[in-house]
Amino acid sequence: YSSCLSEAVVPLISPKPAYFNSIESGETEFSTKRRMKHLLSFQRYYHTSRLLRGLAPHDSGSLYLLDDDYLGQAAHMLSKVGTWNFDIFLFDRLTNGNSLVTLMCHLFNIYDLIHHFQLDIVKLHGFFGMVQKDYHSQNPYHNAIHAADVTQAMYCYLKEPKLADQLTPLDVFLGLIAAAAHDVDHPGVNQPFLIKTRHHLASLYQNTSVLESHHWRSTVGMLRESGLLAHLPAEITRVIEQQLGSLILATDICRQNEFLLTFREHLDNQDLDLLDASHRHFILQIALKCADVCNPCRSWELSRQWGERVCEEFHKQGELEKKFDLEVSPQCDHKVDSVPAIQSGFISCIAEPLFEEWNLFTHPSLLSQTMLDHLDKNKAHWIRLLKPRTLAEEQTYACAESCDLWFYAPQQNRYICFYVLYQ
Ligand SMILES: Nc1ncnc2c1ncn2[C@@H]1O[C@@H]2COP(=O)(O)O[C@H]2[C@H]1O
Repeated sequence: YSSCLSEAVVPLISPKPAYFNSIESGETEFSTKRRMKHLLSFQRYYHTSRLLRGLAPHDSGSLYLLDDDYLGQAAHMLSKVGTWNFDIFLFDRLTNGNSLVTLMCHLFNIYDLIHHFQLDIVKLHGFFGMVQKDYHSQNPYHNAIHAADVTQAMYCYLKEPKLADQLTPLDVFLGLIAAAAHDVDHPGVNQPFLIKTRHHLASLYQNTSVLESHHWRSTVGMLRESGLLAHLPAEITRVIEQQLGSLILATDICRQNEFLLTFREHLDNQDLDLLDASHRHFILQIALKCADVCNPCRSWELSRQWGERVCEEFHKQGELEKKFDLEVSPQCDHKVDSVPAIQSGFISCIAEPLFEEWNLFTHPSLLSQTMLDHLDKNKAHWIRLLKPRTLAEEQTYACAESCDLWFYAPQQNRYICFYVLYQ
């Protein structure tokens, strides 16, 4: 990873997203400038190195082959963007890999944010395009489709009757941008990996919320580079940047307990007042956290794909760790940590406690009920797929079914609280 730090200015040649066809003239000058910057991005390093090795960028070639049928179907899907069974994988195929840009443009239109904030549409497209492109398409899980999935879920949560009427245009603007950019330039490995390999980002952010800080600072860099907010007073821009930080940093899974406890306390005391901006901000943080880990609450077919993808990414990290003689991280050994075991553990220990509280907050909510129903069915499905190999594993799986907080870590041969896996 240290090679990602190359300071050399190498112009990057990239295909134009199909979505940009209509604003082609505005894009050329803008993207040339863009190509010369952002060299600290993992993603740009990847494109550069492919280019230097004579390989065509991943998504070139097919961009202009889409026929109107596909775009028509994508447009039809957008008319149902607020439904929980929205198939983001299909939408991504129909938009030829431009799901995030297409979705963001649509949602900004729905909320009339372009008009409200007097946004320049070329700069807006430019910003969304940069964000989408800085996701790593080679990551099985942390890629632009995940960002689009989280954004679509965030939209569903913003529409919840408990919340919708209280939100200001600024809340919606922040919620959507934070969702779209919350994992930008994710390298496909976790924080412990960056710490043990002494990655420069780990020392830059002092081993704390390393990835989330990078996602936030990258977002701020792209916002500034796009000039999207240049017409707004400096104080407003400063507030927007800070609040985006506070939202994106809340997605650090190590802080799950902290947020859950505060959320529970508010619900017990019934003291959330959504007329209070700080309380709305807290709920936006919780909504983003829910959106970030909502994949086990989707229907089985969608949920299964996310579960397999996230485990594939964990296992790829494990392979890398083995290759470089590093200790294999929890959940990353494909020989030990099976997909059903990881999934049932994640649902019991992270998803269920969070969505139970969210259900209390949004009550009465058809969406929350639907999500809890899916969660229940998906957990049962994963548990049926478990194939215990040892007595200890058998006990684990029995435990996973009956207990919400504990998880068996085979490598350490002990039960640990699931949250600890992320510390
Ligand atoms: N289906 C899942 N199974 C296991 N872990 C998950 C799943 N979905 C999300 N996660 C974890 O939750 C974390 C949320 O923050 P990250 O995106 O950094 O990394 C994510 C994964 O580590």
